[in-house]
Amino acid sequence: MRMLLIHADYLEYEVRDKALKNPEPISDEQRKGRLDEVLAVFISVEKVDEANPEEVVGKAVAEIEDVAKQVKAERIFVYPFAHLSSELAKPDVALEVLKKIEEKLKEKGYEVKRAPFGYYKAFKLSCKGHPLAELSRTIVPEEGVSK
Ligand SMILES: C[C@@H](O)[C@H](N)C(=O)N[C@H]1[C@@H](O)[C@H](n2cnc3c(N)ncnc32)O[C@@H]1CO
Repeated sequence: MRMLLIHADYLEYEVRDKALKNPEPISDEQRKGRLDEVLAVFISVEKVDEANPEEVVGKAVAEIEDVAKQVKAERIFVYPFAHLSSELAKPDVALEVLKKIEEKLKEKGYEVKRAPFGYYKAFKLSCKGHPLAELSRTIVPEEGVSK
């Protein structure tokens, strides 16, 4: 999994066309979204993650929470982003991983939005520009460790 983490004044998106034949079904209210004072996390779920999705979810949540605490962000935007890797996981695995990350961050008390999966989206992002405002993380399951 590859993550780009941007501490931002705001992130807003608007759904445009389908980018997959079967994108995630969404309500009208999910066609647009915005969070202010947010840690935006752009995530590419990778093929290697298919070996142990639960493990990479746990590691991703830990990394995201670590950065959120450092930048004092209480809101997190989970944003599916297929452009951080050339070895993407299958869409059904990727969507489940992203939903689990959203769920676990909410359980930890963060205000969380997740941008819709499987669409082209217009977005606006206002990066704060401080030294920790732009970070990236790479997460992989342990080699051959089967639970
Ligand atoms: C396109 C661009 O504007 C938009 N931002 C976009 O990337 N759309 C992606 C993700 O929402 C999702 N998607 C599919 N596979 C994956 C994956 N392995 N990891 C993350 N997202 C995925 O499916 C879309 C097409 O790849």
